[in-house]
Amino acid sequence: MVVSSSSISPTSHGVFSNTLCRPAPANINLLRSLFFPSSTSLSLSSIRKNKASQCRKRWTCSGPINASLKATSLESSAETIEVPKGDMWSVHKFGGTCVGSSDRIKNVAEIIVNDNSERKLVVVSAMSKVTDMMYDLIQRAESRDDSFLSALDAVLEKHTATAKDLLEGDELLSFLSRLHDDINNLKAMLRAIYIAGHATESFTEFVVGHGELWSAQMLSSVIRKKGFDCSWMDTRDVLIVNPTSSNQVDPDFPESERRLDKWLSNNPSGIIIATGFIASTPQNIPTTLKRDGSDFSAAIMGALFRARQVTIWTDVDGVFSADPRKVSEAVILRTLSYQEAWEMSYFGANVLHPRTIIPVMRYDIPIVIRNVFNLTAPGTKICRLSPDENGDGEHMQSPVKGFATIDNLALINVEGTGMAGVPGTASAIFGAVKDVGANVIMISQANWTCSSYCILQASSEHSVCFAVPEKEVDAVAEALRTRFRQALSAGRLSQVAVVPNCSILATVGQKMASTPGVSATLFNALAKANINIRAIAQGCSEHNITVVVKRDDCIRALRAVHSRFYLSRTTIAMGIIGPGLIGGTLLDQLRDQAAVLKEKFNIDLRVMGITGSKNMLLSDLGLDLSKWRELQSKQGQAADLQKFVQHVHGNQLIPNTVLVDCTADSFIASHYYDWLRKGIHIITPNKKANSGPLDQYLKLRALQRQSYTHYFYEATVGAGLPIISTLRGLLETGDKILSIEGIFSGTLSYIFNKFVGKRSFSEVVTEAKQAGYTEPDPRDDLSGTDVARKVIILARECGLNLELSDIPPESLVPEPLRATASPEEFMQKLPQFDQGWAKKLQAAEAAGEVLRYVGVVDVVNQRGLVKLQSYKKDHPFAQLSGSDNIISFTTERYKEQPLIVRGPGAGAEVTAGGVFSDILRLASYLGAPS
Ligand SMILES: NC(=O)C1=CN([C@@H]2O[C@H](COP(=O)(O)OP(=O)(O)OC[C@H]3O[C@@H](n4cnc5c(N)ncnc54)[C@H](O)[C@@H]3O)[C@@H](O)[C@H]2O)C=CC1
Ligand SMILES: N[C@@H](CC=O)C(=O)O
Ligand code: NA
Repeated sequence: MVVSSSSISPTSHGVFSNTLCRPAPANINLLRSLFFPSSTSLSLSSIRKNKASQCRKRWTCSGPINASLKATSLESSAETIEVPKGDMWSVHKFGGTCVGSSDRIKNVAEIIVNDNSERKLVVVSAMSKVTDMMYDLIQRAESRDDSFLSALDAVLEKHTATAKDLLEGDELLSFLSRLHDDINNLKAMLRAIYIAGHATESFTEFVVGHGELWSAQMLSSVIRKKGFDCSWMDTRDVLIVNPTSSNQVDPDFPESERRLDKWLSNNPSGIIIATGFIASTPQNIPTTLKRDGSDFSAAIMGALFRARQVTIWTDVDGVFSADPRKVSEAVILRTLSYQEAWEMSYFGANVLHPRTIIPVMRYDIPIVIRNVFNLTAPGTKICRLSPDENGDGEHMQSPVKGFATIDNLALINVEGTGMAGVPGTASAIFGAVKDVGANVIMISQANWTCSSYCILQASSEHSVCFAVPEKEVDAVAEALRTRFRQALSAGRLSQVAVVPNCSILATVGQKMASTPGVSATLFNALAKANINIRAIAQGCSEHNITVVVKRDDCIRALRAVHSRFYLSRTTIAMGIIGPGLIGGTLLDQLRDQAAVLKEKFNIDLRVMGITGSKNMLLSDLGLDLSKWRELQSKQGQAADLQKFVQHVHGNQLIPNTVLVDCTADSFIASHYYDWLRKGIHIITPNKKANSGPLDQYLKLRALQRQSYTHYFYEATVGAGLPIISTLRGLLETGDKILSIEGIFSGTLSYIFNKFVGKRSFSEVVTEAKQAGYTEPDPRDDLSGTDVARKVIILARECGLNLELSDIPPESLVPEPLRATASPEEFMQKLPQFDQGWAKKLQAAEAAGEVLRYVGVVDVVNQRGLVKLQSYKKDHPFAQLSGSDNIISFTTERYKEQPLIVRGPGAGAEVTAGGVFSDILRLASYLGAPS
């Protein structure tokens, strides 16, 4: 090196610093010598990548962070240094977007002068895009592209224009003069790079740090212009760091402190604007702080100054409980412990780089993340919290603070009985991984087969399962197969298996450590969203639980767990099939109740589609139910059931899907099995599935019982009356059902309640149809088939394996009309048979009786029956009115006096209400508050 450390004063950088202070002719020999430094060379792209990561928004997933960081001991750099400063200092850091234009720089100046701390240290990044422009200059010069000259002019132009907007008089002249000097020197340096076709690491680091030098000078001038005492600090004069790898440095606190003391004694201003990102090596060679450099600068400065607080200004309101692009209900967290922020960052939430937290943690200095564009938002405070503390006023008191995800991972599973008790297996595995330079994001070890599932298990070692970035998996698998070739061929290891397309979902919260049941709740939420967990790990600190899921499931998983911990609403994507009388009424009820459900119960029901038999209406975010009829007629498209289901279930952002079948169609019911298998919940008033072929019914129920997917059908019997739920309650609590008997048809109940005196039969049937009590085809009611179906449904609930054909119904449909083409034609011809009905009625009335159509589930004799029967006028079945159903359960507990449920058993409002309450039951099963 031509520039030796002895030739540089502690407060200058030799040729580098001189270029900033006074014009210096380019010294090509000197520059050329910099191309061959003794330090490790760093590729331009990796440097740019590291720096570029700063520019991303705070919740942009930064991808896997080198796992070695996780292992970095907090104590590693904890040397004792004196505390000459104190909490009169407040440190601020403004990123590139915050100083991206002259207006934004003015805004920053305003924020600084309004901070009433005694003294302020402000760390600034380069204006947005400038660091990229600087890297680009080097790249052009290295590839011998002389357009670096015009690109450098653009850099000059950008800063000249900004300075002219901000400054005037001597401040402007002085800034422009330095800027021109820098540009001239950069020109010479770039020319040298152009000649050599290569830039050394230190050269690159020097060039790219200019953006910070210019933004710091401009901001300090603006503050001086406002009448405040302000100086700017070239942090390369103060901050000394030792490179530890190509993308990491360790601050040398004692040396930095010494240099800072000296600097402060020469610069006593109350406001100091310091350059972020840049620093020097102990040999005074310019360098940078690499990844998240400016945040790290601010944290180190906070520690050096023993500041009372470090505020990181950015363009979001704080740290979210989950990536808001994936979970729209994500909330800003008021507080995070250092550990929580660390865990969130490690698992992909771009909160702060874990290293950034180390310096401030040593002195318990809080970091506050705030939005420069929204000063009313209080931001997120990252500070020390006691183990069972959640942070002041933390919403919902949830033990979980937030969730983070890492995508594009693969699991590797090394498995075999020969691993057990063999010392060094893990070290051999991870040695092989290290040799290919891969990052291990998560490790899980299990004592049973891990091809679909791994769980941390320390005592026995039959398999080791770990996650690596997808792009590294082939190399890792190859290395392991080579390393364990002998063990694999001898059968001591059974396999090195790769599970591609995975994501990690990490749940973070320090209070999880002292709260039982968190993992149970978490896994339950995932199970209910039908998400398969492929591996699990929980750190000993219990501050995070990490699960590996299929990449395609990751957003749904994130949303399911986020809503389960009450951080957001239980959101359900709904598809309504058959918007006829019941479906339409349900949609209107949903419309009227949506706001209350959202506000009071945190339930967000989104109708993503409605399909009839001819036409369907789809929505990406949820239909506006105030005009669904109008939308369906104007914007509907040709119905296509497969497309419809795909659309409703395909929304990655909503964890749970329910299809509500409001048809009477057995074709629709024949799809339930497949839908349940896909994890789609089903709710229906349609009786066809549960009263259809027995084998299909049994298959459906078996599937439903073994999955966490729900199938609710309360409205199939007694409409909104609680019949199925009452029966379930009796059975599940161990009661034995002897018989269930009653009037199950709203239509037939209405007909026989109203068919009195001089009224004609057909007239009363027409009324029942108009009132919405009948099936789409009223012959299903009059034939007794509808009652038989209900008897079958209840019989099967009681465990009787009956087919519909086992219950021959007594049909009230006149023989000649049974084969009539359409329901309309049937209704038209029905009056021809009124006379016959009049005779039956007269006979019953003459005997002081009434006619009732009843159904019976005879559990003791394992049979069901339906029949038209006469009852004395004082019988309870004779006391009904309107569409009333009455169902009596005779059980071992209710033997003397049966349990009776009575009320309207048909009609649009009560039936849709029954379906609606099934939907809410589903929401509560999925985690909505009850
Ligand atoms: N009306 C009532 O009081 C009660 C009705 N139910 C049941 O509710 C269901 C609906 O009854 P309603 O609304 O009265 O009948 P509806 O005839 O008014 O409505 C059924 C709707 O489904 C549509 N549809 C038929 N096949 C379809 C297919 N393959 N794909 C998409 N849409 C299709 C029809 O076009 C119609 O819009 C039936 O299963 C019925 O048994 C249950 C309890 C009470
Ligand atoms: N048509 C049915 C409707 C309810 O299932 C009835 O009349 O009961
Ligand atoms: Na019911």
